[in-house]
Amino acid sequence: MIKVKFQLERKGFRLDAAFEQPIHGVTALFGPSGCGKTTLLRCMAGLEKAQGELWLGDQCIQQGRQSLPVHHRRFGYVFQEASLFAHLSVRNNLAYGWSRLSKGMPRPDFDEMVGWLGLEHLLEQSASSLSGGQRQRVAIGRALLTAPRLLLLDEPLSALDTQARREILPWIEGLAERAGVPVFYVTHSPEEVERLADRVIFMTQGRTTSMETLQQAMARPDSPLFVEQGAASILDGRLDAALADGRTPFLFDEQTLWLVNARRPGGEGARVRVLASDVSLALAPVEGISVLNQLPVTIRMLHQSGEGKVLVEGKLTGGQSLLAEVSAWSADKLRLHQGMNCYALIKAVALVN
Ligand SMILES: Nc1ncnc2c1ncn2[C@@H]1O[C@H](COP(=O)(O)OP(=O)(O)OP(=O)(O)O)[C@@H](O)[C@H]1O
Repeated sequence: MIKVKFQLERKGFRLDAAFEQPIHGVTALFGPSGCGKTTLLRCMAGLEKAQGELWLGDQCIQQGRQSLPVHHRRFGYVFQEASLFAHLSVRNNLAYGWSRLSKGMPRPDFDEMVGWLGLEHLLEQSASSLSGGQRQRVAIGRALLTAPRLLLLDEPLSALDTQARREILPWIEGLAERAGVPVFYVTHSPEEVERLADRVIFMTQGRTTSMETLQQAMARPDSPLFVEQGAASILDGRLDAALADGRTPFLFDEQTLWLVNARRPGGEGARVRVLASDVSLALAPVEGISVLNQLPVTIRMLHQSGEGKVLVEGKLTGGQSLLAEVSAWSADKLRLHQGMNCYALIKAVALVN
């Protein structure tokens, strides 16, 4: 477990953060600009002096007057804009912390990391010649090569254009799993949270307001993740090979969702996103319609979502949540109610990783 409790006062800003959670996978710190995400991350790294405590398992990193100095915490930190040594080659940037690891410390495999980050062909180039996306890959590689116990990523994609983001996202996915390092990932992009995170810590005005699994955060209609793009659900499963007709089966809880144009090889650990506005409900399976996917669902709860709309929170066979947005008129006509079994007609499914 990781236990965090920090208070810090600045003129016009107060940080009051507390959470305790398992220490594995990717945890997103999500909240609007200025709510204190970077400050919290810097407190964890020991770069800001805050009151409070930080425990990693049974090891005390900070409590009372006791505080491990930054370099003894063994946390990797990647900033919004990669701060590489411009005069050094990519190889020397990567090797900087790695070659200084003390004897007896676990030493990540240099060549494996380089291969995994796809940096082989860049090793002898100067860091100043790299694109933004390449720089961030080197910065992440450099941090991971110091065998950190935690990797702190502060909006690593925010300074990149769409193309560079597309290029780097696949490397960030599965980072925690492959490198065996838990990640804290600061972002204000719901898309990045949905794509990368296992857990989300929500922040507003300096306070951590809740800590939820991604599934929990996506299952509640008032989720802060939905403010801009509307309600959506994330389903975890695996992709099978695409069929000749262009459809790709996404398998989850012994059911199949059909995807069209899924440009990714099949495999475990896939995630799809379904917008609530792309889901309709029917009382029985419907024949003769173009919708590819129809899945049985049990209604857990109905929420009035304003403007004559009702957000229906459903449970799929196997327990994963699915949100559907229907008109209040339809909800009334179909007599939708808690515990009712019906069918979700899913118009479009987007593969997020
Ligand atoms: N070095 C500093 N000195 C004084 N105030 C600061 C400093 N850095 C940040 N602040 C203030 O502290 C508050 C929290 O800032 P912080 O950068 O942690 O927020 P954030 O959620 O990471 O924002 P963003 O998403 O825009 O990066 C803000 O009011 C900010 O103006």
